[in-house]
Amino acid sequence: MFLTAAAVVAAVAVTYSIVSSIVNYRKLAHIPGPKWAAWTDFWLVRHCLSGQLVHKMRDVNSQYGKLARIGPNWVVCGDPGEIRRIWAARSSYKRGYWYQGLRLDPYRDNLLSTLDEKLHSALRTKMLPGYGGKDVDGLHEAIDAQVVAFVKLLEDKYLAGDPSKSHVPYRTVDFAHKVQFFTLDIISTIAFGDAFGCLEADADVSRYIEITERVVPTVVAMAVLPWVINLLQSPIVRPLIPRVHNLVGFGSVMTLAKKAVDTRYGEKPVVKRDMLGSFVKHGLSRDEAEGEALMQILAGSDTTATAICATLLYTITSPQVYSRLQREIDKSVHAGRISSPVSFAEARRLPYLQAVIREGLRMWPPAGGLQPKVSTTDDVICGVRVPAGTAVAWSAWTVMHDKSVYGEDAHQFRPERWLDASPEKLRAMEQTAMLGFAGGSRYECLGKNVAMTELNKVLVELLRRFDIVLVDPTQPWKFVNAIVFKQSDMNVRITRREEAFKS
Ligand code: HEM
Repeated sequence: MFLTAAAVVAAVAVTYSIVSSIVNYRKLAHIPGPKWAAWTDFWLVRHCLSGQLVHKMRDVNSQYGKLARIGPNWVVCGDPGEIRRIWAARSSYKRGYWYQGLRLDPYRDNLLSTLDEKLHSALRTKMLPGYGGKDVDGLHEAIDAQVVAFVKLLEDKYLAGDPSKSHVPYRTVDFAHKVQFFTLDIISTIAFGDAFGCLEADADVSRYIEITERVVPTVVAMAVLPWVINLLQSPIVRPLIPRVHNLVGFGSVMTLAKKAVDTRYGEKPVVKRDMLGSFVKHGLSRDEAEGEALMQILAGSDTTATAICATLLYTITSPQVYSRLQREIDKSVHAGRISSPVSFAEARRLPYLQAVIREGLRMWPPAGGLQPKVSTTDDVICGVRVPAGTAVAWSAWTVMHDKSVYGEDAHQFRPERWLDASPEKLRAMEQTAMLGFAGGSRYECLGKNVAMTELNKVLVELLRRFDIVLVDPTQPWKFVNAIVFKQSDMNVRITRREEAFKS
């Protein structure tokens, strides 16, 4: 009797699963894409786990067109105009369920994981004065201090001597690793009021890099499966598992966040004009402030490290660009037009540097996740009908290398394109490149100015002092992509520049 009932339940479950797969398949059957992706989310999960998702999306778009199917209920779009329309302030689209996977704490949303538009907008309003700098003193000085610490680390431990002199020790350094220290120390200063101290210790002191490298690809792959997120965040399972920060080992970083936040609340709160102080002033609760401080670390460290490494890599492997940029910096140093460290305002007056930075962000967009949006109504994307409720991801690579925006040589690192373009063309190029920061959308990156300040300062300070060459140009770096990138093994040889001593 029991066996018969079990068999009936199993048969119903199997039939339900087959019928719903067919129904789901038919909904988007008119959109081309990889065969298996139409039937199962595991195609997407597999490519998330591979660490190469962003390039897989590029390949899918080039094989099947700018709108392709990548899951039973997923499409990926690589058209810049359509992505701008979908992400725009008053579109019918909202964040897809995938963003719930970015909850760092199963009990609570943060700015990145909030789906409710009203809640998101209210939280964003409270955080804007802090990010906008209105309530914050000493942000640039804090960045300068880490630029100086980064230069000092390279000078103290990693300078290689003249290779023609045999007594000089042969030294190389994994530049990607040290840049991660640099961006982590900056973002921890901004978020917690105190640097982790990675540069000083020349070590991943909070184990943040090690832990996120291990865990983030799995967390990101799970975000593709709404039922896994539902299960982990359901009231039944939630109490059975440790909070995510314990589960994945964010413990030490969370402890720092808690310690920093605790001082700002309670009976004798410390009042400071910094980012955390601004959040408190504008009404973030203690829990919210803790969550947002941790989220800042995730949102602002790997993204900026990728931007620095990629821009530098493209520069040092393009001889004309490298020497033109160094000439621009040297001339400004000799003319006394830039301080040390360079101020953001001074750096922004160097046109070629600005072109190099824009081109680096375009060639290798640092935030290359699926970032899906879902419409409440049916839509037409790239001329193709897309039913309401479909998750529309973007392909960062396809968008940033679009030939109709950047020309036939869109795949080439050529900063000059930003100096030669007509005003109209430049506007189109900028609008597209700024999608890398979700520019022009309700979700625009709040840390864009911080990231741009870091990029400007560090590139000038490194290139005015050092010559940097890859140890093995055939293997410039390794990387994995899971929304953000993690680079490693960017082995370089750094020597002191003669120019720096003359100036
Ligand atoms: C080159 C570096 C960076 C890039 C390319 C970048 C890119 C992005 C993108 C694309 C988003 C939108 C995510 C989405 O909703 O799908 C975003 C959001 C965000 N970013 Fe950045 N980011 C960078 C650096 C930073 C830094 C340094 C910080 C902190 C100081 C930061 C803080 C944030 C925050 C708080 C959000 C959430 C905004 C919201 O949901 O309203 N980012 N970023």
